[in-house]
Amino acid sequence: MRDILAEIVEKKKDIVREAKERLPLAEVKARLRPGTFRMAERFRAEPWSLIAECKLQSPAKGRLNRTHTVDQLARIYEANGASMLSVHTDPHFLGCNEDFVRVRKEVALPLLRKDFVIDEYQLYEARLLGADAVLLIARILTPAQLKEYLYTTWSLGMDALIEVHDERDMAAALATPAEFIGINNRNLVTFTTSIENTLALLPFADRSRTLISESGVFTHEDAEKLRDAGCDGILVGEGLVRAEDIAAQTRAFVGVGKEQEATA
Ligand SMILES: O=P(O)(O)OC[C@@H](O)[C@@H](O)c1c[nH]c2ccccc12
Repeated sequence: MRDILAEIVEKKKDIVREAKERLPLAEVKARLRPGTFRMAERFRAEPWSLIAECKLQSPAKGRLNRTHTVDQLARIYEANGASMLSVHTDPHFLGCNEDFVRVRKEVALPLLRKDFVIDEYQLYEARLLGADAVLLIARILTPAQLKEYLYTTWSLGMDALIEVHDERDMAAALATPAEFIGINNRNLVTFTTSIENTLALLPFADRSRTLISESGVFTHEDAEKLRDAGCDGILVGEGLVRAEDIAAQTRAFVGVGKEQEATA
């Protein structure tokens, strides 16, 4: 069976090697200014958060959106209440560093650099691009790396969303002091999604962390179900970029938090 994650990680090794040749770590460090933990600031201020993803393509489904550029998507998400944006910089998702910088210039929201981190260099690079947060995928890092990369991320004034897929990943995430844990509903080998994965893993989570359900959220009902189960937010890509009315769909996902405030 085609293992998409393994393919991406293999290619990533080359990408990181080339990036280091172009701009050595010492040079990146000399140029960057630390962030100010803007993800944490925003998320602590609201009971429910939508991370809206700028994603034009996926390796499993191909092109998802042909009508918008990433910066157009970013502006729509921002204008309709998203808490934060996730911007892909990996070529398998048609992402690139230039797009990230373009979005950075367009919007004021905190930005998550969505990439496959396998080397600490990428953390410094993320900050240089203007990222407020990075994704750390537990499955592709050792527990020791996960901890180390989390501390490096914090030392740069950025937050980390630690992505878990199963009980083992969850245990590795909980062994760190991570504030943000993302439960991915996507099977990382086949890339199929089911929000049941979040529901199955929530009992193993620590509710004092901020828990985000990632991937495969398509409807308002999906979002409500996740909220009612105890999630603090969702990360949505395809459910937004393929929506008939992206602005309305953004508002619908944001609104799930408002209903909660109203009944609280
Ligand atoms: O487009 P979706 O199903 O809403 O998913 C968004 C986001 O969770 C997804 O892009 C993602 C998060 N972590 C990943 C790891 C691998 C591939 C994809 C992902």
